[in-house]
Amino acid sequence: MSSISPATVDAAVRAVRRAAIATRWAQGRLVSGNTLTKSDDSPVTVADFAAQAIVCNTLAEELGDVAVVGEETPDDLVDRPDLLDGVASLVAMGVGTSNVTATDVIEAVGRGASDAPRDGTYWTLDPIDGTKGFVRGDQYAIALALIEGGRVVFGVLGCPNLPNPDGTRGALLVGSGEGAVMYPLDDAAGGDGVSASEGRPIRVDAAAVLSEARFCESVESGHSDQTHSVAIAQRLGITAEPYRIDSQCKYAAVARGDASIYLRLPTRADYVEKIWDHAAGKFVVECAGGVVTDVAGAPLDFSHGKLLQANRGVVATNGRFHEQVLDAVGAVLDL
Ligand SMILES: Nc1ncnc2c1ncn2[C@@H]1O[C@H](COP(=O)(O)O)[C@@H](OP(=O)(O)O)[C@H]1O
Ligand SMILES: [Mg+2]
Ligand SMILES: [Mg+2]
Ligand SMILES: [Mg+2]
Repeated sequence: MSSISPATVDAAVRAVRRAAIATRWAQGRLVSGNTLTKSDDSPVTVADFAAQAIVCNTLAEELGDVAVVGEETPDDLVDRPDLLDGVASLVAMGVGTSNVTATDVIEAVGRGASDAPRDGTYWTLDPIDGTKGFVRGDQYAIALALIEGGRVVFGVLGCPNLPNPDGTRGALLVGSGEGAVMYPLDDAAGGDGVSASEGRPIRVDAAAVLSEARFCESVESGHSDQTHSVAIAQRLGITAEPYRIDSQCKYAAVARGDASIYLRLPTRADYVEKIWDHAAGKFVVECAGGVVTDVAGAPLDFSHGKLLQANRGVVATNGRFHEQVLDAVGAVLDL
């Protein structure tokens, strides 16, 4: 595994932290005209575009001309002055400057429109993962990962609303070759890079028997089959209620032991998962000691460009009963 330089880690953490803080401010303040339905019928908001711009600009400032494969495209902003205005003010807040123009916004969002070459090195970014959760006032994540030659080598997950055991909210999780570490989202020292605060190593939970396990899944029944997941849980003897939570916060939950299993079961035969929906999360879980595959037990294959073409669905676990979970998934889905 390639080792990631401290400057790279610091830049990625700063980028995600800035986007997390700006989007957290925007959540609950969205007004009409701040949201748009994309051509695939999915929602996007000023905050999604702003987060992409903030992350891309921060990476460019600190690391130079890096390739970023982001979810959003500046094409959706063209000829939408109301949307552009909203994005510009959020970006200004996120990066701490006063003058951000519509042209700056288009350029910054466009920095995230790189291709995903098979053998290349690039970042992949989901500026707001769980947009439906974000709009509902619930959970969402900013997910940034580095891919080299078709493999994820580094990941950062910003989870601005994730409830912590001590009653606070918000966490930033980093997976690197050295393990998984969690930082508070709001750094007590007021800095925004990684060096500014003490990280705490995290591990998947230690549940060794399935009766003690809790599984998490999407809030959206259109994104993950909740009927089959309940049947799988029953088959496995899991008694706890499903933990339904939007976004890659599910991977965060498994990585730090809030849940032992994440099930993402296909709802449609023709849906192909996107790399930015999984790269950072799956890497953080693996760095925390967990195991991530698709529903058939194959590793997630990031060597096909923007799509996880070779995979269907996702199963992530603390690693102790991955095979048993896969057997139950196979039996219920009739694989
Ligand atoms: N039919 C489908 N099956 C699985 N995932 C889907 C889907 N339609 C949309 N998604 C993805 O589900 C993501 C949200 O995941 P979750 O439901 O776990 O919160 C969306 O990310 P965005 O919100 O970034 O667009 C989107 O990419
Ligand atoms: Mg989206
Ligand atoms: Mg997403
Ligand atoms: Mg998104």
